[in-house]
Amino acid sequence: MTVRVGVIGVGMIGQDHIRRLTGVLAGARVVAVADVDPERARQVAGQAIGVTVHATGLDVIADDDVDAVLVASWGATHEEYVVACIQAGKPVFCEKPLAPSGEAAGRIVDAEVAAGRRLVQLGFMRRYDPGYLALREVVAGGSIGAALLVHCAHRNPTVQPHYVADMAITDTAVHEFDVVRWLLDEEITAVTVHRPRPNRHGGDVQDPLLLLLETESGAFVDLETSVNIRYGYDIRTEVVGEDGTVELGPVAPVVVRREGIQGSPIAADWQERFEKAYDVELQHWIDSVVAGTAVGPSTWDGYAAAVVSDAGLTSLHRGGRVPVALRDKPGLYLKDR
Ligand SMILES: NC(=O)c1ccc[n+]([C@@H]2O[C@H](COP(=O)([O-])OP(=O)(O)OC[C@H]3O[C@@H](n4cnc5c(N)ncnc54)[C@H](O)[C@@H]3O)[C@@H](O)[C@H]2O)c1
Ligand SMILES: O[C@H]1[C@H](O)[C@@H](O)[C@H](O)[C@@H](O)[C@H]1O
Repeated sequence: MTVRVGVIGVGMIGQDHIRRLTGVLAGARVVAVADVDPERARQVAGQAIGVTVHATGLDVIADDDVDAVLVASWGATHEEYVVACIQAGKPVFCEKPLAPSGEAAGRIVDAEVAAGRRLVQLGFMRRYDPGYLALREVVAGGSIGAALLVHCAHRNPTVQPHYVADMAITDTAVHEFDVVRWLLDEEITAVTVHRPRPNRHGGDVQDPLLLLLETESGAFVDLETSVNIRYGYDIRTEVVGEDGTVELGPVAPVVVRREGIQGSPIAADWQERFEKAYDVELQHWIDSVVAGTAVGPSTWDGYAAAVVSDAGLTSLHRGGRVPVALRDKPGLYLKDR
């Protein structure tokens, strides 16, 4: 079976996913697209044969020729599309964040629980990155003892013009909210956000931020978000246990020495840093659509991360330590992790 995919939102990552669905992965074909920028949708569709351009994302979902939907529009628009896919019974891959607030994400949980089956895979691609997978294996294996601390840095060279202040939490730090839950296999219980001296490149975006997360077991996580760091795209995670530590290794396969300097290349952007992870996550999605069972990061994971984002935004704007309160986990998600 070839899965016929409709794509909603054909900006940077939408186009990147179309490229991999079309030329890199097996078992899928892009048959329809839509974007609020119709000219962009036409241009993207024009690069392939047999791709229908729809006026709206909802038209993509309603298209009988579309078996499954990939949502890559801005975060605040995801809820409408993901809920429509669930109600239409169509599998959906939704880019992170599931939604920018816990309330909106909770409505998606409600829709999926009402449908009685998982239809959503969320784009928390770090769970497919070989480095993060190896990190998790060491933590779960117990050789470094119980995790006590996690040190994280999430650095972007620059961000897009539509990136507004709150997105440092809802769009950037949200990756760590998910990856910490997944690495330590426990929920985040409180967030405190500190605002260091601002980067002169930051404009209206308070940058950098320093977040302190607390988890159920009492582990502490410090997270730096820097989204104007200029020098490259740099993602760091180190887990400190009772008997040792484990951290992501260098990404570059080589070290170069010349003109008195030793160094290795740094990824330019998220596409380069996580290319392999995006390939694996999307192949996983296609295979799951064929198998008829959604797998991978779930609506619940998106909801949990969104509730942590809520706490982070409250702390960013009002200051102080903000507890995270999740609702009870529905039975639909109990066997995930
Ligand atoms: N997993 C990752 O590492 C990763 C990387 C990049 C982006 N993302 C996520 O993907 C999403 C898109 O990000 P991007 O960087 O591609 O942004 P982008 O601005 O390059 O592209 C978004 C596209 O969606 C379109 N759009 C906006 N609202 C729409 C709507 N209501 N209906 C249809 N189209 C709409 C825009 O016109 C634009 O073409 C965001 O949620 C972002 O967080 C995830
Ligand atoms: O949408 C992007 C993407 O999720 C990247 O992985 C992240 O590093 C950026 O901060 C974010 O803006």
